[in-house]
This record gives sequence, structure tokens and C-alpha cells, in this order.
Amino acid sequence: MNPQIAQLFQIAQKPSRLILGLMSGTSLDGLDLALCRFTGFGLNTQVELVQHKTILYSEEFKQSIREVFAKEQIHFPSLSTLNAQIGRLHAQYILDSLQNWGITPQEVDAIASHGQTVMHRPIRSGNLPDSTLQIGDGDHIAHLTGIITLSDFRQKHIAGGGEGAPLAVYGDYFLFSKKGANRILLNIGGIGNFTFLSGSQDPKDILVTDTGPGNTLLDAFVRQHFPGFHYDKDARLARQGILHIPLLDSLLNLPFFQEAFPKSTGPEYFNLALLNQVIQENGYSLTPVDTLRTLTELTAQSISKAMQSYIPNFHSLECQLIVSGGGSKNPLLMERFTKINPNMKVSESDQLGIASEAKEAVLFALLANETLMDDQVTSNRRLGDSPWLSLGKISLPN
Ligand SMILES: Nc1ncnc2c1ncn2[C@@H]1O[C@H](COP(=O)(O)OP(=O)(O)OP(=O)(O)O)[C@@H](O)[C@H]1O
Ligand SMILES: CC(=O)N[C@H]1[C@@H]2OC[C@@H](O2)[C@@H](O)[C@@H]1O[C@H](C)C(=O)O
Repeated sequence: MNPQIAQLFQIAQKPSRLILGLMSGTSLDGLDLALCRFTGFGLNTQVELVQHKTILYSEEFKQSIREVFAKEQIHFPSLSTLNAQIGRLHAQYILDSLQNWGITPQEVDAIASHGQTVMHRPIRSGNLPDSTLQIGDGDHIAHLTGIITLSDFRQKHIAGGGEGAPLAVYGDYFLFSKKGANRILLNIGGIGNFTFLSGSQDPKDILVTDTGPGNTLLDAFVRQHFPGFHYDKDARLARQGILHIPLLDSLLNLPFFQEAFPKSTGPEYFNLALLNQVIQENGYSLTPVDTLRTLTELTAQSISKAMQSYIPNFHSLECQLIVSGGGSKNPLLMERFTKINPNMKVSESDQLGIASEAKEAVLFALLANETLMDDQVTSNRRLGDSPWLSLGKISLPN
């Protein structure tokens, strides 16, 4: 037998596993790493976040990703190069981080790598399949680190009838559901998404969906109109602006917001070309800070509206809201969100024991743990509308 297959078998029999989760999100800021120790799986999962950090990408590297990111036309050879380059860079970040933490690669049972999304393409009409593409190939990571690597977690979600996103539901349900407590886990990254966990803990009652833009339009607009700025830190720019209600209404009327839940989206749809089109078609004229104020409101309102229309009895529901992602650090956004939803008790995901900035990297480590451990997997299980399968492909180091 290939000794690496025997090693996989041994890992799955260990009482606990050390798994390194990796996530690089749509904000393209860098790579989040979360070293996690797992015992159990499914609703019995226990996770200890042993170490975590974010390694920021250089401006030059961000630019090379932007050239292929969410674009209709790209230089195809660059995409091929980046698939290897991102895998190799992430492998180097892993080796550097393990060294800093005083941990040898032999101590790590598996790596769980999300990769970099470059295209997310849900198709809600016609005969084409939904598709999504994450690059940064797992074979490079496995071979360069010597650690078994699971990657490409979204493809089987689509094969099983999902849209490839959001995947947060698995981590949210296994780690944060609590009998008797209704909880919403809201992540405001490039795109907003939430998981609703009913106090019944019945998988059928789970709801999960993207809500629309989180920070993606805000960040892109800041980069274009305020040279030298990468995002609207502490909403200092948006606070100087005035809300433009007609633009807000036009944006809230976009087709994505009329589509049925659950749904997923990305910067392929919510981008500056769309914003400019809406502004021009309607002949609006507004200053950059007014636009930022309005985009901040769009995020707050689109998240609120999605919750109100998707979660049954939302207005009368006793519910705790746990928020994560970079958008939770935007004070104006959170101020507006709590004003619109005065009934919500808002807390940060840190209060449930996982640092907010590490939550998505922990999610992928958890998905790898499930794939290695889940002994009940069948083709027809679901968490809400999400297929509940073994996600991720396994790369052996040699
Ligand atoms: N102090 C702050 N004030 C305003 N905005 C902030 C602040 N801190 C972070 N952000 C926002 O959060 C963004 C980074 O968010 P995050 O790290 O969640 O992105 P991501 O991981 O790429 O997201 P995704 O969930 O799409 O993968 C920044 O680009 C910025 O828009
Ligand atoms: C295709 C893709 O990469 N989607 C991301 C993105 O970032 C936030 C939102 O859009 C979410 O749908 C998803 O990531 C998280 C981790 C998820 O799948 O739950």
C-alpha cells in the first residue's frame, strides 16, 4: 500500500488532529492561517485555535491577482501561472508560520486550503451548470510542505446541488448551534452572508445565504477615487458624505436582490462597472464621499432586508446575532445595522471562542476534519438547502 494512504488512515483514527486552515478572501488582502486542534466531528466537534495569523500580500502580488480576478476577459497564461504561483507562495507562508510558531511540519496532520476565488458563477436560469473557480493548486502545497493537503472545497457543493457558496453553514452549525438558542452568524467580508441556526438544532431549519455586497464595492470605490487608500478605515470618508436615497433605492432594486433565497454572489456582479451603469442610467450626480456613504448604507440595508425576508418571524424572534469579517470593524456600517435592527443583540464571534478574523480559515480546517472523520456520509443528507457531503480533494505530498 502507498504509505501515504496508510498515513491518511492513521490520521482518521487519531483521538485529535492538528489541521491548518487557509483562507484568502475576495478582499485580496492576504492569507489567513488558523492552526486548529480538533477532536470529534459533526455536532461533537471541539476545536482549539492553537495559532492564527494573517500574512498580507505585497501590492505587486495583489495586482497580479486583480488582473484575472472576476474578469470576463483575461490573459489566460497568467491564470495558469497564478494557479501554481499562489500554491507555492501559500506553501512558503505555511513553512514560515510553522517555524515562527515552533511547530514542525511533521506535527501537522493536514492542511485545508480554500485557494483564491477568481470566478464565481451561479447561473439561475437556463441549462448551464453553476460554477466556481479557486486557484492555488493543492499539489504544490502538499509537495512543498510535505503535509497532506485538502483543497478545492466548493466543487462538490455544486455537484451536490448547491451554488458552491456559502460554505460557512457547516462550521456555524457544528461549532455554534445551541439547543434552545436562535442564532444568526453574519459574516461581512467582501460579500455579506449569514447562517440562521434555529434553537431546534434541526438541520432542516437552517438557512444560509449571501446577502449582497459586504466591503467589495466600498473597497473598490475607495481604491479608484482616493489614491493611496485601500479601504475606508473607520468609515472616516463615508461619514463626510450624505446618503443619496435615489441611488440607494436603485441599487436595492437590482435583479440580485429580487432573486429567491438561498443565493450566492461575488465581485463578478457587484463591481464598479455596475455602480457606474446605475449612476449613469439614472443621471445621478454625487460626490465620492456621498457615494461611499450610500454604499455603506447599501451593505447595512441589504443584509437587514435579507434577514427580514428569509428568516421566518424575524421581527418577533428572540435571536442573538454574532458578527465576523472585516465589515464588523466598520463603525458606521455597524451603527446603521443596529439602528435598523434594534431587536438584535449583536456580539462579535470572538465571544464564542474563535477570533473573528480567523473564523473562515477555521471553517476550512473544520471541513477537512469532516472529510477525514465523518462516518455517516450519504448522498442525500442536507443542512438546510446545502448538500452535506465530504468536501475537498486530497493531495498527497509525494
Ligand atoms: N477599521 C475598519 N474600518 C472600516 N472597514 C474595515 C475596517 N477593518 C476592516 N475593514 C473592512 O474589511 C475588509 C477586509 O475584510 P475581510 O478580511 O473579512 O475580507 P475577506 O476575508 O477578503 O472577505 P471574504 O469573506 O469575502 O473572503 C477591508 O478591506 C475593509 O473593507
Ligand atoms: C465563491 C467565494 O469565494 N465566496 C466567498 C465570498 O466571501 C464571502 C462570501 O463570498 C461567501 O459566499 C464565500 O466565502 C465563505 C467562506 C463561505 O463560503 O461561506
